[in-house]
This record gives sequence, C-alpha cells and structure tokens, in this order.
Amino acid sequence: MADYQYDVIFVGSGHANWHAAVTLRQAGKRVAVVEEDLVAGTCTNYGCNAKILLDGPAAVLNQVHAYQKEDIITGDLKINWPDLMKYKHHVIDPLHVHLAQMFNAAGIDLLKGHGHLADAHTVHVAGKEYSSEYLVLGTGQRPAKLNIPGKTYLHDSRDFLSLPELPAHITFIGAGIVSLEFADLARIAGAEVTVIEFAERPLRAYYDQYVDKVINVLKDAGIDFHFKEAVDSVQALEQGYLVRTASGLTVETDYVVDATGRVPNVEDLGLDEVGVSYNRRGIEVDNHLRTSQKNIFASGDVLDKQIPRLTPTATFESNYIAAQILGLDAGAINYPVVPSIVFTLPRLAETGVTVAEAEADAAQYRVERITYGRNMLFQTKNEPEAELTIIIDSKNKLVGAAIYGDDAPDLINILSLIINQHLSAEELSQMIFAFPSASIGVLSLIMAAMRK
Ligand SMILES: Cc1cc2nc3c(=O)[nH]c(=O)nc-3n(C[C@H](O)[C@H](O)[C@H](O)COP(=O)(O)OP(=O)(O)OC[C@H]3O[C@@H](n4cnc5c(N)ncnc54)[C@H](O)[C@@H]3O)c2cc1C
Ligand SMILES: NC(=O)c1ccc[n+]([C@@H]2O[C@H](COP(=O)([O-])OP(=O)(O)OC[C@H]3O[C@@H](n4cnc5c(N)ncnc54)[C@H](O)[C@@H]3O)[C@@H](O)[C@H]2O)c1
Repeated sequence: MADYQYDVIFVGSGHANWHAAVTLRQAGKRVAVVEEDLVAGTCTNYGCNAKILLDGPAAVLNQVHAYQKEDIITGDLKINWPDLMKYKHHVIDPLHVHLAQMFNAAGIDLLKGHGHLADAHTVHVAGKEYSSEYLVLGTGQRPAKLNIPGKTYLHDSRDFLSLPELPAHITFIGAGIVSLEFADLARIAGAEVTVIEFAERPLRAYYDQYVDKVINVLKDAGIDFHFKEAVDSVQALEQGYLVRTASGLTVETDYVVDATGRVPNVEDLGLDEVGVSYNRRGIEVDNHLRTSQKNIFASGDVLDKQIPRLTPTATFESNYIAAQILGLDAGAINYPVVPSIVFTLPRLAETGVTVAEAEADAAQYRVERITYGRNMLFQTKNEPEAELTIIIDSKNKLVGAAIYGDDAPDLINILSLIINQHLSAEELSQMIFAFPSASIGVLSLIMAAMRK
C-alpha cells in the first residue's frame, strides 16, 4: 500500500468536515484540515450562529409587541444596533479560535491556505503538497453575485451580519430565506426595508398558505415587497443608491443586499484535473457520498443534493463519512426527515411529507389543520394566529408537518422525533410531558388528530 502522510485530509473546516475530522482523529487516524478562511466555516462565523445572536433581541421585541397590542405592556423599547453588533462580535469572534485550539489539542493538523487537488491523493496548500489515503471535500457555498451595472455597491449576507450601524433604509434583492430573515430583523431593529424578488412567490419549498401569512405580517409591519421584478442596475447617488428594475421600478436606499442565492465552491479545486464530477449545483456523489474518485468523499453544502443545505444535514453527512472510513457503516446514506426553519417573526417550519405532496395523494395521506394558537392561548405568548398543519398516513402515523408561529423551532424538532421514531398516538399517550408548555398543548391536539 502507498505510504501517505495522512489517512484523511479534509478540504474545508465547516460542519461538513470537522465532526468527521475529530471522530477519525479520536479513532487514531492521521488527520489534516485545510482552511483558507476562518476555521469552522459559514454557520459559525457568517451564518446561523451569528444570525441567531442578532435575532435574540428582535424575538424579545416581537413578543413584547404581542402584549403591547393589548396595552398589557406599555412603553417604547428599541434595539441598540451598534451594541448588539458588539455583543455579536464578543460571542462569535472567539469561536473559530476555540475550534482551532481543539484541533491542536486533538492532534489534527490545520493547513492554512487554499486547497487544490494535485491528484486523487495529493492536496496542494500554500506551496506545499500533502498526501492522503482519503480526501473529503467540504468546501461549502458562497453568496451568488448579480452581474449588473453597479454591482460593486452590492453587499452580501456576511456584510449584513457585521454591519456596525443600521442603515436607515435597506433594500434586499431576492426573497429567499437569507433575505426574509434579515429583512425582518432589520425592520424590527428600526430600518425601513424593501424586498425585490424576481419570482412570483417567495420560499417555494414551504407551505404556501403559511408563507402568505408570514409575508402579510411583514407587509403589515411596513416591509415593502415587490414580486416579479428583476433588478438590473444600482446607481450611486449623492447620498445612498438608486436600485432600478427591468420594468422601471426605482427604489432609493442606503444599503443594498444581494441575497439571490448561494453557489457551490467547486472552482479552482482541481476537480477537472483529478476527474471528480460536478455540475452547477455542486459535486456529484453516489449514495455513499463518494465522488467519481472512490477515495474522495464530498460533504455538506457543496454537494449536488436534494435535501436542504443546512448545518444539521452537513453534520449528518460528516458523521456518516467518518463511519464509512472507519468501516463501521457499509450501507448507503439514509437521511431521517429533515426539519427546516425560516427565522422570520413569526417563524415558519417544515418537516417530512409536505402539505402539497399529501394533497396530491389523498389515498395515502390525511391533512389536518390545528389552530393551536387559538385553542391553546394560555400556553402560547399571545399568538392566536399560530397554527400547524400535520400529515397523517394511512396507518395513523405522523409523517409530516408545517408550522406557523414563534414556537416553531422547538415544536418542529419534537414532531421530527415522533416521525423518525414512528410513534403512534397510543405510544405518545404513555409518556409524561411537562405542563404548561407549547409542546404539550400541541401534542395533545396532534394525538387527538391521529386518533380520528
Ligand atoms: C446567512 C446564513 C444563515 C444560515 N442560517 C442557517 C440556519 O439557521 N440553520 C441551518 O441549519 N443552516 C443555516 N445556514 C446554512 C449553513 O450555514 C450551511 O448549511 C453550513 O454552514 C454548511 O456547512 P459546510 O461545512 O458544508 O460549508 P461551510 O460552513 O461553508 O464550510 C466550507 C469551508 O470551506 C472553506 N473552503 C472552501 N474552499 C476551500 C479551498 N479550496 N481550500 C480551503 N478551504 C476552502 C471555506 O472557507 C469554508 O470555511 C445559513 C447560511 C447562511 C449563509
Ligand atoms: N434558516 C435556515 O435554515 C437558513 C437561513 C439562511 C440560509 N440558509 C441556507 O442558505 C441557502 C441560500 O439561501 P438564499 O436565501 O440566499 O437563497 P434562495 O435560493 O433561497 O433565495 C434566493 C432568492 O433570490 C431570488 N432571485 C434570484 N435572482 C434574482 C434577481 N436577479 N432578482 C431578484 N430576485 C432574485 C430567487 O428567486 C430566490 O427567491 C438556503 O437554501 C439554505 O440552504 C438556511
């Protein structure tokens, strides 16, 4: 057998890779991680973690507002954006250092620089070559960039997450998850917000009725939406910018965020030279996450995959690859249901079989609407509009759910657990849950629906 320097080299240090790196090192493998930016990747430094930290005070204000409407709480509260940003830096900035320290303590070599495959067993980093039996490509995605006149004035999600001052007016191009989460946060923090979307509808992967409910709330709160509009230029004014669309719509604004999607980091990796197949959606893999070069795996957002590109799916793939390399799991990757959340206020969440899929197969599925916000008002924080739609199969098992409401993130996790464990109403009724809580209220209504 060839004598390689490492057993496994990971290109990229995000969730797609670092979990496997730690597991394999703990199992005695010689492991290196190549990273050209901050260790820990997008989620930690420029994505989920940073976002949810900024979202915290917005969620509090949203809850306060639910009681202000009834005059139960009075007085003005507002977000101090520069201080919130300082808090974000205080919490988030050390995280990449901690992970690098953990690598060091574990005996994982961190190779700083851009990784480029020289052949199927060799990675070129910062002028040196490193050889390995296995390679794992977890290079993630980056924000797409519109190629229009004035593109240099466009900012991306990373810029927004580090904005030192909140601009008075922000325009978001695109109405995807990134845009809607940030637009709502900026609105609650005190900015005026415009969203310009190319398509007729936003968030196609989510239950359309709940998407409409969220968009209506955001519209009522003052966000100015324009659908079926393609931005075709941004012009600098004496103060601020003028965003123009193909139809002639113009918006004067102080800051423009290009949130038109994300593209996989497949360029300048040596994929063509080494014979690793990829396309514009990402790296192609078989059902064992092996690329067209069998000693090279790919993981996380850079994959051409059907399931959502999220931190928990990247982590799942990372753990699966570690088990493959250790010879612990010979089977094809088998994803459980994947919950996903849009962190607007109110939140949206989905898991399992969708409402659209269920409605298209009435012989197999039953769709039940549960207005838990109204029915369980004493167990929610004055959110009478909160509701969920569940999908029940012909064996009376829960197989899918869509949720609209602020408790969606925790509720969707519980419902995903029930789906993955194939729990029946009988089995659920044998368990004791803490009371009062949003989850016990929802569970009691779901059990009743499952027994129908
Ligand atoms: C604004 C935002 C909010 C998000 N919010 C959520 C959320 O709430 N929940 C959720 O589940 N997901 C969320 N996501 C998605 C989540 O961040 C990704 O699914 C996750 O980070 C994917 O992990 P990854 O390891 O595949 O990629 P990444 O975390 O992007 O890691 C890839 C790493 O590879 C490095 N790299 C790339 N090419 C090379 C090279 N040639 N050489 C060396 N290094 C290289 C990059 O620098 C990067 O550090 C969000 C994303 C964004 C942008
Ligand atoms: N809560 C979460 O889990 C979370 C949060 C943020 C991001 N993410 C991840 O990041 C991914 C990317 O999210 P995203 O919001 O950047 O992309 P997206 O693809 O979800 O949305 C981009 C939107 O921009 C629109 N668009 C494209 N070109 C346009 C143009 N020229 N003019 C106007 N609109 C245009 C598209 O029609 C689409 O609605 C998500 O799919 C998800 O995997 C997840």
